[in-house]
Amino acid sequence: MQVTTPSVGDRSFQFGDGLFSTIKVTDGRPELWALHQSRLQQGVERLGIKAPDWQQLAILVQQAVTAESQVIKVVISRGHAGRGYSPVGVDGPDIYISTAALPDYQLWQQQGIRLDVATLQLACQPALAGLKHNNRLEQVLLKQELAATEWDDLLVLDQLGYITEATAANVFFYRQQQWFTPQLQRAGVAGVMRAHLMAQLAVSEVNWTLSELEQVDAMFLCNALCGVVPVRQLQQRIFDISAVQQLQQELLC
Ligand SMILES: C=C(O[C@@H]1C=C(C(=O)O)C=C[C@H]1N)C(=O)O
Ligand SMILES: Cc1ncc(COP(=O)(O)O)c(C=O)c1O
Repeated sequence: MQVTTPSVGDRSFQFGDGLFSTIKVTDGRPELWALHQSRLQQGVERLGIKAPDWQQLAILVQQAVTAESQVIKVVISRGHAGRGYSPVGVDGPDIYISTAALPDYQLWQQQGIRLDVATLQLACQPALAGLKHNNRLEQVLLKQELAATEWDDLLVLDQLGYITEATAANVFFYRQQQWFTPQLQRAGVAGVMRAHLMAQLAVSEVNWTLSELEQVDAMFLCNALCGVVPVRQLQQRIFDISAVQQLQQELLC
């Protein structure tokens, strides 16, 4: 394992052959690191990538912290090699750690956001479902679609028409005083914030089409950076965000 700068032969650069995680730093500490590491571990196991030294990686992540509040991005590449898709004989893994400023989500967290439904649908690929792998062209195209609109984010379906997530966040629904979130067996990223919330709330994983939302009372998006963000509007439907605001308060306790 080496922490390096990408070479042209890097397989994450060449083919997206790797995984990443985007970590929020609060009070100088990486938040939810155990959940980030767990997802990375599942990822290297499912992709057949040689595991890094996890203790050393945790130390390197902490050493990368340069501010009380920031973003740290960890990339695990299978490694670098010559031409061709085959991973046989690849020397790796290669680790890349970078930092960035934490975006300000306060307005979204307080007032909620407005969603449309994306036109682009996620490919169904169970072998990759749930992983935060480096093949993010679908999200690039979704952000390109979003940029052409006045909406804050897009609710994204998979190609079978099941609600999966947003462009860069997971989604939760509140119906008859119960929480639900999409099952991610075909597509989507199993977020660490999703896992963190599912460890604290009773949440049912569902395969819902858009018609199921007619019965939904509230919705929110979540990821490791923005936390819980209420949805105040989905297309023409206006939602009461008080149930999500109550959850936000409960999570602070
Ligand atoms: C792509 C990265 O992180 C993901 C993207 C966003 C975003 O576009 O808002 C936020 C967190 C992650 N889901 C990255 O390069 O860090
Ligand atoms: C496509 C996608 N789905 C879901 C998530 C949520 O993941 P996490 O909670 O690990 O930030 C992210 C961002 O990280 C993402 O890019």
